[in-house]
Amino acid sequence: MPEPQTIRSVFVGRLFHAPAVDDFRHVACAIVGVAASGRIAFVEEVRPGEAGAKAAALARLKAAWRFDDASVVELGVHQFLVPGLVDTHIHAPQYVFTGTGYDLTLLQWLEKYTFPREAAYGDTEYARETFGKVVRRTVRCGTTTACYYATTHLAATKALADVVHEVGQRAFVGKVNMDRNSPDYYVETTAESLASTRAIVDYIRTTLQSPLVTPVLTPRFVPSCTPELMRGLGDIAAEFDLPVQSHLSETPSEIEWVAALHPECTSYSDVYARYGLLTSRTIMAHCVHLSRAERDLLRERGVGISHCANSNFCLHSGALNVRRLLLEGHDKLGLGTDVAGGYSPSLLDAMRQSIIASKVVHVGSRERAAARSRAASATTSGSAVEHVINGHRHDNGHGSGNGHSNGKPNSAGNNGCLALFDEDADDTAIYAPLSFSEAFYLATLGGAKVLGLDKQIGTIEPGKDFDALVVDVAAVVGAASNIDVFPHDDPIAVFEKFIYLGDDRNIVDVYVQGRRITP
Ligand SMILES: Nc1nc2[nH]cnc2c(=O)[nH]1
Ligand SMILES: [Zn+2]
Repeated sequence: MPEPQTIRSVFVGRLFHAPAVDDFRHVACAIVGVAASGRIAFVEEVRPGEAGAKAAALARLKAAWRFDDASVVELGVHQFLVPGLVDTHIHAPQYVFTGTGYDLTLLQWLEKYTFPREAAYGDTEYARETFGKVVRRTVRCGTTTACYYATTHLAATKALADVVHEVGQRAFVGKVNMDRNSPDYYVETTAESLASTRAIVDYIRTTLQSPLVTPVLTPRFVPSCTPELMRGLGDIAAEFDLPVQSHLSETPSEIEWVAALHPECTSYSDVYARYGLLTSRTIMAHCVHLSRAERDLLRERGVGISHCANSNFCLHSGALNVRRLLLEGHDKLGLGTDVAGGYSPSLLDAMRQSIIASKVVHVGSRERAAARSRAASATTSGSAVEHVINGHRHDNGHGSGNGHSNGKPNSAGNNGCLALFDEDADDTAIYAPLSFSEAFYLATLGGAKVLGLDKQIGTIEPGKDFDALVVDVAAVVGAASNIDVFPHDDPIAVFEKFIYLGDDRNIVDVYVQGRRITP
């Protein structure tokens, strides 16, 4: 018999969650008990089709856990529970220019739009008011956990931590560090940057003391931080065992710049590693153009990768090959909105964009294989070419990542779409696109793993915190309906429609640690 706990609420209805990337679960009728502590006390599955089974299970649980009818929430036929969504990379101050300025690539975009807008957060009143809007907006979109960048300003970063705490969202909050290659109006000295980093860590840990808010060290990216600053931040990370977030390998020109700044390092990733910033608590956004050696380094160090597909399209950065990362054994992969590089604060959009990005990668890899086989058929027999193509196709439908043709790639294999996603000219695999359930995993448990929170959140299981959403696919009715359900739609199809067609109107309740925080 479990330890008696006070039960705050009991949800009865349909549930979807993904305990692994290849394990998507649908429970047609679950009874989920949430304790006063915010933890999930029990999850009971009621077998479908057994008359009276639900009433009998409820009666049994009621007797065992001593809750009353008033705490039971029966979900409607068009409603279901899912784990709360995890945004592993979002810039809170950039919310004010979301949806504008996508004419430029990263480095020009930073100079023209981003730095001037972030500098405005020197006004703490403006910061408080704006951060209130961002945090309420993300909660409305179903983001129960967010990994935020604030700005370089200490007061503004405190304001963001305060707002997150007041709203009740779970979050990592980081004060941005920038002491080089930054405009005069938005730059710190190394000493200031390190001192205010210590101050924000102290504020969040000892003054705010919110169980849901965690400080995260936030060197903007290598070009913005001197070696001295990076070393100092690495020391603080080790001293307080803190998470670190930054940007890595987002665009080719950024990578070239880092190489010029750090000839002593073997790669962009190696710069972070040398300064103590590449640990199992590190979250790296983008990682679009990593070499094989860098991918191996990140996996060995247990670094989390935040896939920001919308931003990667909007800023013309490329399309991350997520399938290859999965095949290579990376299990800390999540999704980021990267507002305002990405135009949407919603993880539903991030899921959709990650699927589209994976289709871009898939089509590119397929086109390349076709071009290779055409080139090979000019010199070899048709059966040899067939062998190369089938070799990939037969590899569990996902491509292996290690299949190679007998020769080096030739120019025919290098068609125009390749540069978008893949610098690894030796790679001949065909990469399967992500499914909607894989994208859902990345937005929930995958993100939780990236942040090191997978023991606490990401699925709906006893012992975890109840961070969850009540979804209603019929919340919008009549002519304005965004999701139409037809008699041929089974429950999985309805869930898939939510992923592709849903928006904040379908997220009718948001819970963090058992507390309803719906704005
Ligand atoms: N997308 C994105 N990439 C960055 N690299 C450095 N700063 C930023 C930023 O604000 N957004
Ligand atoms: Zn970013």
